[in-house]
Amino acid sequence: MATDLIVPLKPPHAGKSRLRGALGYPADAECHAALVLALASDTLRAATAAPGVRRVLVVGSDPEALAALRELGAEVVDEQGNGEVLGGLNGALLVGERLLRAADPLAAVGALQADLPALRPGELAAALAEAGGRRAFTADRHGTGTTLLLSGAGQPLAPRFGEGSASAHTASGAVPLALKAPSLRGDVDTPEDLEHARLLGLGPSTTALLGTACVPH
Ligand SMILES: Nc1nc2c(ncn2[C@@H]2O[C@H](COP(=O)(O)OP(=O)(O)OP(=O)(O)O)[C@@H](O)[C@H]2O)c(=O)[nH]1
Ligand SMILES: C=C(OP(=O)(O)O)C(=O)O
Repeated sequence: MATDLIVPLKPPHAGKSRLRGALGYPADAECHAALVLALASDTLRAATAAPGVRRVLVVGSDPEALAALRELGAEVVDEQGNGEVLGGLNGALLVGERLLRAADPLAAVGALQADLPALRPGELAAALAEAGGRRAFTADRHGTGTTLLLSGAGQPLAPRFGEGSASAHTASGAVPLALKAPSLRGDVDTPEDLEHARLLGLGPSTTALLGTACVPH
């Protein structure tokens, strides 16, 4: 069964605060927002190309970022635009889940972080295949966070993202997937994470951005 993915995106100027100035890239607000948007663009390019993925829905509140990501073929929704503001990352995921389940109550719904710039479509597809319709997740490379959470078909996603989410997802009965999938586990929170993703092979948006000068304002 194909999976519908929600990709949550905090406004790029506010998100990924620990990345400011990473790899020598300017810490200026606009330069930083461009870097965060590039990470999301590479994530979405891979997610929309992955076999087994049916819909990719970005949930966020920054109109410019949502417009840019729509250009890449993702669906987008304003997390504050439907009169239901649940707040925070898990709240945004619930907004997305409701929309996807309204369209197909039996959908297998997943949440994919927007900071996976080295993501390979084949590794995402392999994770969906290993999950096989179970509620399951991939922990990040450190083993503490979560990069992908999948629901069982027609079952609630019940996201518990946040500090220590890998333990929280295990405690809530989600199956930790065993596949290696380094690109799927390589989320980028810190400069060290970005260097790790660079060694795995960054997608075209992040590669291009880091190769050009951003002039701080
Ligand atoms: N829509 C939405 N997405 C969020 C929100 N908070 C975090 N996210 C997204 O959730 C994913 C994981 O978030 P974190 O890694 O905690 O990101 P962050 O808050 O941008 O990073 P830090 O500033 O380093 O804590 C990323 O894709 C974020 O863009 C939120 O309030 N709303
Ligand atoms: C919110 C999370 O992301 P991060 O660890 O990247 O902050 C999480 O892993 O649950």
